[in-house]
Amino acid sequence: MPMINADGCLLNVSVEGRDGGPTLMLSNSLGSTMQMWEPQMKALTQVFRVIRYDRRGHGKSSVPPGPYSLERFGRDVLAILDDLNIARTHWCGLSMGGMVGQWLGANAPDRFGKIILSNTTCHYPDPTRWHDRIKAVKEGGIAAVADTVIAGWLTADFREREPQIAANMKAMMLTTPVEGYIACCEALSTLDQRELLPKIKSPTLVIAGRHDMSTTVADAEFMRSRIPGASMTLLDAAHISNVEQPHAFTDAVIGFLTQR
Ligand SMILES: O=C(O)CC1=CCC(=O)O1
Repeated sequence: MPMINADGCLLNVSVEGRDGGPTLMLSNSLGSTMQMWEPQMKALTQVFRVIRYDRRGHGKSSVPPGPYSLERFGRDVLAILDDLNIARTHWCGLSMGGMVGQWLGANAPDRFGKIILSNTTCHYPDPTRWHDRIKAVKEGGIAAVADTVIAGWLTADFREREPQIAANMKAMMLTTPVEGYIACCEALSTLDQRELLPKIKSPTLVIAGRHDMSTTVADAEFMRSRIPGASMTLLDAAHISNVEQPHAFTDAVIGFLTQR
């Protein structure tokens, strides 16, 4: 796996899949790594050359001092594409990955074919939840918030049905460096990309989880209504819908990206 330098930050990047196929870049959520895309990888790599990476402050990427910003996250992605000599790619980002996708769609339109924004929002009107989370993590580490966050990631039904998957997701979250997690929460506390949405000209699919309390169906509907020509798919899932509904999620992604 290459480590790619983005303005001094080493980003852990993986490239797999069909040589010569269309390129698809996947972008993870807060507190996860590129591993979150495992349920999709077998199917996606048969169609696409798939690029995954760990966002700065996460996984095996380095953890420069924060706070970070959506622009910084977007420029990290452009550094990866430049390093790999990739002129244009499709994009699928979940939660923070979808926020980065909004920034890229508006600020680097020539680099993106189709864009998928899953379980995400463009704006947090009240930063309190992020201030509270930062305080809790500073005092008690990621473990202090892990169970609450997991309850938002996956429905209670799913956690009961698939306890091992829920445990794996929690274990992944607990590996997140505290400084990286906090620096990302700081970026989220000021998130307001409402004015970027009409600037996104790529064909865009918004995916929402019917039971997602973190980034709601109303948040998704707002984005769909502001992005020219965007469509929306609703899944029977909470926040991490690609894990809770792996087949429906994968079908939605491949269906949208391969339709003419
Ligand atoms: O961590 C959460 O509670 C949900 C979330 C918001 C942005 C993100 O990436 O995950």
